[in-house]
Amino acid sequence: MTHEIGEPLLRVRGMLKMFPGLVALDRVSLDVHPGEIVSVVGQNGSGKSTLVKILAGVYAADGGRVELAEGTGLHFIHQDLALVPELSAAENLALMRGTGAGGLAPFHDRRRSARARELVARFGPVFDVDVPVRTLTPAQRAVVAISRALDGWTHSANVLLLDEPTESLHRSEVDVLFEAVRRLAADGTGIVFVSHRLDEVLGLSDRIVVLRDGHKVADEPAHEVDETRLIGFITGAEDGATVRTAPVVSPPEPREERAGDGAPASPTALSVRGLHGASVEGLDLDLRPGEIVGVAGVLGSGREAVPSLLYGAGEASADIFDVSGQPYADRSPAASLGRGIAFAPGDRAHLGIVREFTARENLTLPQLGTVTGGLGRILSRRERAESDRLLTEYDVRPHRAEQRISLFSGGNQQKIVLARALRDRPRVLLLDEPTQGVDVGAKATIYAAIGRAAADGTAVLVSSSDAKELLAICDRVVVMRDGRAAAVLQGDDLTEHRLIAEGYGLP
Ligand SMILES: Nc1ncnc2c1ncn2[C@@H]1O[C@H](COP(=O)(O)OP(=O)(O)OP(=O)(O)O)[C@@H](O)[C@H]1O
Repeated sequence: MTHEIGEPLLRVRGMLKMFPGLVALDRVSLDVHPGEIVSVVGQNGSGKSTLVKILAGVYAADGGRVELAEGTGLHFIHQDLALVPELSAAENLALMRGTGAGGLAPFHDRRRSARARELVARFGPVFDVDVPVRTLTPAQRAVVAISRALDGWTHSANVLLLDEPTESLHRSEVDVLFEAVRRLAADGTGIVFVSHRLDEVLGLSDRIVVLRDGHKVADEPAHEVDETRLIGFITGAEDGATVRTAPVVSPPEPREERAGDGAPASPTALSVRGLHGASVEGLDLDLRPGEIVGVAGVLGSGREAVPSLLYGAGEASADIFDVSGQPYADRSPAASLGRGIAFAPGDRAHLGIVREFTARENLTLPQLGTVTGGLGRILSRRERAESDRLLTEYDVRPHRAEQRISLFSGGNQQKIVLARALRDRPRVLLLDEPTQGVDVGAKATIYAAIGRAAADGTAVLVSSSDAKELLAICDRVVVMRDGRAAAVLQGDDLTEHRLIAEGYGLP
């Protein structure tokens, strides 16, 4: 369905944005009509976030203009949803209206709660708006974020921009979010949806805009685009341009089945009993060398806390915690590194990188603590060659080892964090959302690198909200619910349906 009726609500013309030595957006134009859902896709670093940031007023453009039809409001939902987890939906909504400050103390303000219920009701069944949003399902949180983005505005017309909002949502939660988005579109709101998830893009959009290296290379009705053609636009294969993706490596072959669960075929690389900490409430887990074990579960199930707790990065207790058969009591990130345990966090902005350091320094980071003397000692030719090799292997763009990491796009930062964790072939590799926000080419590279690490004997743990990812690379998957392992799936039981059903506790 296309809604190109009347004038566009949002008209972007000749948008130009330059960073030192780089044109992030090269005269990009874009229209969004009332009721139209326009997706913007492109590889890591293609300019999507730069476009959103200019529209949000975070960056000033170097050229071009943005026009909004009279009376149109522009609203944003960013990837992290920007909710305060300890506050309720009602309080989060009040904060945005500016009525929250000073008024937060009375937790149950009736009018505030009634208003919040009214707002969320526009998007489906009403839920408890007075409990902390961290206890809501991710889909309910997304509804709070949408309600907040649109609340308090008196515009006669609206455009809503969603910047990778589904990254940590399960399939069924994505459906709830999309239902809300479709309702808004049906009421005449223009939607801009930025995402790496091509199946979602193809399922949701009326029109698809593709950016490549800062250029708009396609702007097509969605019904004229299939996945192959879309990947062609994204990578450059469609119009004969040089394909500059990472060498596309197929995901590892389906992994051969191991000995039945509970029968330790080989000594464990890591063994834990009764792990407690954060949202984990008593987890037993064995990781054997060469094995890739997935951890699934909805947000809040404990899934997201498992890798960091095993790494010693949070307060945790355990009845037994052994690494290669040896008790490991005084756990800390530094001690874990010393024992050959590596960790690539999902929240790279806070945990994975040192923002002030260059890409090269971040790639060599784990070793920094052990080197005495100044940075000069580390700047050996070998280190430079090594970081160059990793930037090429993981297709980090731009290929600038000496650029501050914070100036790379999100997906490219993620590639650097992964490259670092995988570089030293650790004994145990703990990964949280390893391909979140990463483009199609790099995903294949990362899966191949994980497969190689396992083939070399590394025990790998992958916590992920992406069921397809777990199915593609894992030998078995632990499904978390309420802080515990609700099920362990392997062999024929390891299906997308079972993963989701166990995650929700459905029959
Ligand atoms: N503040 C900055 N200074 C210098 N370069 C920047 C800055 N912000 C972004 N860039 C560069 O501009 C280009 C576009 O980045 P942008 O974040 O828009 O990409 P993206 O398409 O959103 O990527 P991703 O999918 O990884 O989020 C990248 O090469 C990035 O390194």
